Amino acid sequence: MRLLLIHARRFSYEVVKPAVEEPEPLGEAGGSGAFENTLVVFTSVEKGDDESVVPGAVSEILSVFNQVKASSIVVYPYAHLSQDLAPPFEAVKILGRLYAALKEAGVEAYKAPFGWYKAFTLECYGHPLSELSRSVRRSETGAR
Ligand SMILES: C[C@@H](O)[C@H](N)C(=O)N[C@H]1[C@@H](O)[C@H](n2cnc3c(N)ncnc32)O[C@@H]1CO
Repeated sequence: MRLLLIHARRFSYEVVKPAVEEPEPLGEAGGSGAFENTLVVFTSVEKGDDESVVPGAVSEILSVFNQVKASSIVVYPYAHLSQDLAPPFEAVKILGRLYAALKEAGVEAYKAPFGWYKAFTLECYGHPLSELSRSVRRSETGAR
């Protein structure tokens, strides 16, 4: 799993059109979202990733979230951080688990809809921790 973490003064997105056969239904957010002082987590699920990547990803994300003192997290499905992407039906499952685990951790977390071309506006703070990338591997033992 590849993560690009951007601490944004402002971030907003809007779906444009489906990008896969079965895009994720647009929830109550209605296909758009706008956030302030948020940690945007652009996330590519890679071939071979399974649920065991989630705990490592959560700990990386929460460590940055607490350091930059963001007020929320947006999990943003993003198919451009790896040459070795997992297929959509696997990726959507793991992204859903990541989102659920962040909410279970008690932070204000949101998720952009999966499987859509989206327009977005991103205003990065530009401080030293406002642009970070992480790579998370599945745990060999498969431990959760
Ligand atoms: C396109 C660009 O504007 C938009 N932002 C986009 O990337 N859309 C992606 C993800 O939402 C999702 N998707 C498919 N496979 C994956 C994967 N392995 N990991 C994460 N997301 C995936 O399906 C869309 C098409 O690849």
